Amino acid sequence: MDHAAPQPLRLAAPAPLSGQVAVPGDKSISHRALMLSALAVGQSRIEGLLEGEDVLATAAAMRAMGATIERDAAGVWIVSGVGVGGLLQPATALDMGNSGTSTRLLMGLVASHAVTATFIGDASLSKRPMGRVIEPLSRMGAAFTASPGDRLPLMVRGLVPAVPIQYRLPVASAQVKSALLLAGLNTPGITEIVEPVPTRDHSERMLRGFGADLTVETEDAGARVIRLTGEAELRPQQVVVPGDPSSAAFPAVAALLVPGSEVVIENVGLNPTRAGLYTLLRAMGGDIAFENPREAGGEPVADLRVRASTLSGIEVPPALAPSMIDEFPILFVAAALAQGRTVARGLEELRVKESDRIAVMAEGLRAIGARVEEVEDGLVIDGSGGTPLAGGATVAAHLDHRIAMSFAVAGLVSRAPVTIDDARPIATSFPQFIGLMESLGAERGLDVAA
Ligand SMILES: O=C(O)C1=C[C@@H](OP(=O)(O)O)[C@@H](O)[C@H](O)C1
Ligand SMILES: C=C(OP(=O)(O)O)C(=O)O
Repeated sequence: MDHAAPQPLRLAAPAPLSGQVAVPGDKSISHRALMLSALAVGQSRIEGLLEGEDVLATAAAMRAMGATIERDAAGVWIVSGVGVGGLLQPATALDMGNSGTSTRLLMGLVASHAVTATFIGDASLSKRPMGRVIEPLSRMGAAFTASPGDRLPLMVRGLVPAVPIQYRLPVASAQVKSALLLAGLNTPGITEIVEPVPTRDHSERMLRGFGADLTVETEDAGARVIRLTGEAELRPQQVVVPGDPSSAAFPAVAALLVPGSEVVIENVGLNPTRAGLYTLLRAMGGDIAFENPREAGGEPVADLRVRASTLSGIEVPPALAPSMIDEFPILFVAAALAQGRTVARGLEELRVKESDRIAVMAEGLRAIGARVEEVEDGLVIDGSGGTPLAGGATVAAHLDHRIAMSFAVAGLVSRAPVTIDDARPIATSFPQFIGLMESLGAERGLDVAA
């Protein structure tokens, strides 16, 4: 993070939100675009890359392992790759900052290269479990020395040639799936991954786009079987990154909640493995129109027109959870203002994100006057029926960008201000968040340093 001191934040909505905005590039797709470009033979161009701290950590790591990565203009990056198998030994530890995606995917890449790399990260990342990738990557032949609990700092020694495996994912995790696919790229033979519950499929789409031999078969029970032929040669590409639906979720929910608002968010990625929140908000009564549906960079996109709506509580269908896994914090804010009860369960994974998002959201929402019951695997929320929350509290973000942005939105619909103790983590995924909200009519609390 750029600033040494915490940066408190308060937002208020003195009037309805209105205007047309664009959110930055998709974080998941940006990480993958940099990694695959760095492994292609020749020069790739990426347009719309997210220039957030998490993605910059991936860029720095790929540079440290030999790729040439340069910024040409805002969001436009040029990458000269080293070829699959061509990663070099990094001179120093790879600092992953706050980014779980960078860490787990790069552990996969290193696992099948002649590279030994040490991964370090911030206090949040250093608490997150890495055993889920260490276990299958060890089966492929990589060697690990990790901190207690399979956490960072950790060291990976790759094996060449690595051993192809068949692996059934024990947790619904696109990061684990992607780590194994990336390891499989430089592994002879076929790496096979069975995914009982489908998760975001950006890796599969982009690997194909870069010329890898990858097939996906859907079994009767809905499980996906992904097979990647290794020792692949990737061809450089022109990648166009769509706007991030996970970032768009914050202004979208803000527009639903602040009475009288109408907002257009342009160019939002709506890959079905990512768009669960929008399906759910519409089922709750949210007025969200998908305008100008089209394709960008092999992904479906549309402009979202969002109008303030009366929302009803809902039981979140478990099948939707993987397609909105990062959107639960902001959904909980929407639920706190809805009419009736929202039940969101089966969400154990939320406890191992940048913070324990179940506990932290329960505590923060209660502190600002919402009625919330925390259960082991989720939250039960009794909404206010549109009545503003009390507010008047300081909420700890726990180094979690999505917690910080969720409570900033909650502050727009609270009677007394909601203060976020530290907004710096927002820069990991959505550096323009505050400016974008201001352009829609939100105002920063006057007594909080800019
Ligand atoms: O693959 C990815 O880009 C991501 C996968 C998800 O994590 P898990 O794989 O841990 O569910 C998600 O929460 C994260 O923000 C990004
Ligand atoms: C969980 C997230 O990211 P990561 O796992 O990459 O830290 C997120 O962005 O909400």
